[in-house]
Amino acid sequence: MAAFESTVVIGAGKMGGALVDGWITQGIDPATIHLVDPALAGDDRGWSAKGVACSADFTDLAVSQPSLLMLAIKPQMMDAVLPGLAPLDHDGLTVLSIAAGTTLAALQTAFAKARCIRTMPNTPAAVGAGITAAYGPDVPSDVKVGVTALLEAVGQVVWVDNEQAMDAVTAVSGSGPAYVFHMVEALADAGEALGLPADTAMALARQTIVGAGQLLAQSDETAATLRTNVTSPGGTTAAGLSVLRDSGKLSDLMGATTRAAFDRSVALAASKDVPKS
Ligand SMILES: NC(=O)C1=CN([C@@H]2O[C@H](COP(=O)(O)OP(=O)(O)OC[C@H]3O[C@@H](n4cnc5c(N)ncnc54)[C@H](O)[C@@H]3O)[C@@H](O)[C@H]2O)C=CC1
Ligand SMILES: O=C(O)[C@@H]1CCC=N1
Repeated sequence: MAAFESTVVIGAGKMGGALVDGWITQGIDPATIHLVDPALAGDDRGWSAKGVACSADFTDLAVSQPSLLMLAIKPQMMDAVLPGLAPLDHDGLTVLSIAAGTTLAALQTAFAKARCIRTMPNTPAAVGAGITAAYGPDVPSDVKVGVTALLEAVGQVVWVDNEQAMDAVTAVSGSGPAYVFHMVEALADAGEALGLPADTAMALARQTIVGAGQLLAQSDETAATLRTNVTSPGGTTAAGLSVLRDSGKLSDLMGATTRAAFDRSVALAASKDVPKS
């Protein structure tokens, strides 16, 4: 598949690492990827064995003019880290940030010569089932094609045409996997409360979400039709949905949940506060 000649990734944590793993799985040559993360100093987390060059500091890199720079550090670290990366800025560079709440203007200020793109992936990228939204209004179409191909290696890609949409995307699909995982926890707890052993309740809840997700992925039907297919008139599902859906409680909760995440994304862009963990 199409790839950038050399890629430097700043931050080899959960999301940056998942993307790089996905790229390698999809056939991108690991020798073109250089990971920079101070946490790799003592333990390279198996990256060298995969053929990826690792270093604790970008000044140790064998490549001085990468074609792609992916920023995968916490948003709260950007101000401290970006100025130090200035030597990597050059005309042929594409900068791809995956950080929540880091604006395109902030990226473009730090990398004046490069083409900058703000993206929001999600962790299902680790199994090739992610979705990434991207925003980069001034990026030439050939760069857009290359970045799309790279991101499609780990799932679907949508480009958005206004930056506020990135805060909404973050609230829906960036954070969304956590809402679904919490639903597994809540469904398992509910099964336990109804008398099931904990491990049985968790197995049922987990496979129900996995199975429903796979059905959704493989079916041409809408989510509404798939829901209706489960719901026998006067049956158990109708009784359950009368609480979950007909009361509007889940819609209200999902609205409040995504609003809180959206507001946090906006606040991260505006504030320089410290991480909570
Ligand atoms: N975890 C998720 O589901 C998603 C995360 N993101 C974004 O991805 C970014 C990273 O998040 P996670 O991977 O979850 O965090 P993480 O904490 O797992 O990874 C961050 C990595 O950055 C490293 N790091 C710290 N200082 C550094 C420096 N000066 N140079 C290079 N690396 C440095 C840390 O050692 C750590 O390995 C964040 O900006 C987040 O908003 C975006 C979409 C989804
Ligand atoms: O929680 C966060 O801030 C990041 C962005 C979306 C998912 N994880």
